Amino acid sequence: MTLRALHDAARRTLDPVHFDYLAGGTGEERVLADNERAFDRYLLLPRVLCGSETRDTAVDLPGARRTAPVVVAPTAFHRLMHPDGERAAARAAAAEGVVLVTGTAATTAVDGVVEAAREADPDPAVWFQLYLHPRQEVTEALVRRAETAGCTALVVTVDSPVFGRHTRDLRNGFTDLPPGYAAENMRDLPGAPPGSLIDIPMSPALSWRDFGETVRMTSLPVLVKGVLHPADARLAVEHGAAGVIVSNHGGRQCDAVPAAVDCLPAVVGAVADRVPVLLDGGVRRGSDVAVALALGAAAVGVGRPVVWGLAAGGEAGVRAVLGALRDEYDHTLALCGGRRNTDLTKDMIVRRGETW
Ligand SMILES: Cc1cc2nc3c(=O)[nH]c(=O)nc-3n(C[C@H](O)[C@H](O)[C@H](O)COP(=O)(O)O)c2cc1C
Ligand SMILES: O=C(O)C(=O)c1ccccc1
Repeated sequence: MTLRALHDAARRTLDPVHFDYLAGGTGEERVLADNERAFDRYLLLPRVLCGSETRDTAVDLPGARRTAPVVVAPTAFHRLMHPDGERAAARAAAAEGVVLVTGTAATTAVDGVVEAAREADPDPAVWFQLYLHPRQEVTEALVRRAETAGCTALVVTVDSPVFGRHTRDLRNGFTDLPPGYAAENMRDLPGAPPGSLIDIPMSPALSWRDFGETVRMTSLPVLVKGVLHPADARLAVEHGAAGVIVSNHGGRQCDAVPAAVDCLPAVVGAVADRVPVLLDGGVRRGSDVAVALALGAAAVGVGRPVVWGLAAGGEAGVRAVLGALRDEYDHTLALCGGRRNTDLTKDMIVRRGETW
């Protein structure tokens, strides 16, 4: 099954309101469209007669040595998309040997997600995406929950000082989880009413000091997700980040920012000599993975396509998405004369229409 076919199957399967939640962006959805389109402007310049019969696509990431430079980006509310929800995605990612990032807004608690991943791989890599809570004791309770569950890294999302205004959700009146579903990680936290979207408060008053305090409250590596400005990438490293994820939240926060891949080179230039730089937003083909790696990313995150697979076919559907991306990436690496990820280098990138 191609990713396009899985997308179409997800659209046929899902309640249209839930499909809109998954597919949509903010504003006029300019950034949403640009994230994908931007990849068309980067072309690969293959090297020849330097490959090998087999390729090694393994990658070392914080708290994880994995088989492919692909990470399942955190996406909320999986049980709305398929009855097996986060557990199916976790089993699939573990079986494919890639990192899964489960989030604060998951509809399955983090211990259940790690338990499901262990069904496929006794030593999986599950990272926990954290929205810093304005009350530090709530943040700390979430961190302990992730540690106890067995997560191997934390991912602090910093591009959401306020909720994104998702245009389709506002039109559809989809502003919270329906009855019967909850943000399960928010249950039984100090002074917190459980489970609804408003229990995941965001705050524009959070600062790098709050981030630094989060780094100090755990021995897990902590990545920062949602950096576009190279100065913020430097601040992240200065405050103890173990990695930086270049992301505009899949076009769901500010509708006037650059495509994620266009922000990658400057962030790589600022910090990639110190910490791994990851990218998410618009990755839809194996060649997109190759372009991001050639531009200096250690790995890429994939958001919506994983959920297309989940909605279309549960665990098998997610495996189909991850397997297709891995296979296409390996094929592209071979076509570019590469043996391993680091053989993709910046001199192998040209911009469409530009010569040198
Ligand atoms: C339905 C949906 C829910 C998301 N939920 C979260 C979330 O809870 N936390 C977070 O940090 N990012 C969240 N994201 C952003 C993704 O982690 C990622 O940045 C984005 O989807 C990447 O773009 P892509 O969908 O083009 O691959 C969400 C994205 C989508 C589409
Ligand atoms: O939908 C999103 O993009 C998202 O990040 C989110 C945040 C909090 C609750 C639910 C989803």
